[in-house]
Amino acid sequence: MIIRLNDLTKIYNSQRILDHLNLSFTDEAPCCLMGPSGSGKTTLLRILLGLERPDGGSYSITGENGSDLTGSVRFAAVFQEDRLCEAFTPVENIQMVTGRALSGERIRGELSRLLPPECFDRPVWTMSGGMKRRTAICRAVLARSQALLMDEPFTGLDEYNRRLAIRYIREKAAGRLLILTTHQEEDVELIGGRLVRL
Ligand SMILES: Nc1ncnc2c1ncn2[C@@H]1O[C@H](COP(=O)(O)OP(=O)(O)OP(=O)(O)O)[C@@H](O)[C@H]1O
Repeated sequence: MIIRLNDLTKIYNSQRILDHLNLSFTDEAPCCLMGPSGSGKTTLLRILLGLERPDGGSYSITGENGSDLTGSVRFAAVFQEDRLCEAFTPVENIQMVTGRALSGERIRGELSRLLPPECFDRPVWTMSGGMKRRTAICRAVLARSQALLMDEPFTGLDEYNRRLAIRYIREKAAGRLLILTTHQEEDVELIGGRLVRL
């Protein structure tokens, strides 16, 4: 799968945030999107998710056999905010996106890659910021999707957990298109990715 941006432009308050952007993202390796704060990384991900409309240009998504997949690709995302249901447990938050596709046992097995078992069944509001972040990552990778968009997924993670999360994402995103924004160049190598600068 390949996502191509064709002169993609986004304007907020007469300011050109994305200005005739031409880039491509493939599923051959994770794409690490880097750029200064305010350069439009989140805006670009929101456009791909259909949450914003471009003011100019377009993007297309093409499948392996050349088929046009624009508009029909299933995305999963980690937003800058965790967007978890705070009154529910990590297991329940994940069940909300997986439905019956995964058993509780399987979800617990996946969570144990990133979190200690004592957090699995307590409300998210009782958890630390880093624990919430890891739950949001786990939820995104377990949702049925062909493409994963992650906006600064490692925010709030200590070094040990950041490396754990990178290894987990790298493994789980295999075969899917992954675009991940980061401010740390080191992440590109750790995740085995391709650096794309905005
Ligand atoms: N809904 C909006 N209305 C007006 N301006 C917006 C809106 N969303 C984003 N912007 C502006 O667009 C610019 C790009 O924002 P964006 O969040 O895409 O940057 P970013 O590269 O993700 O930054 P960071 O690395 O700090 O997360 C910023 O100047 C921001 O203020």
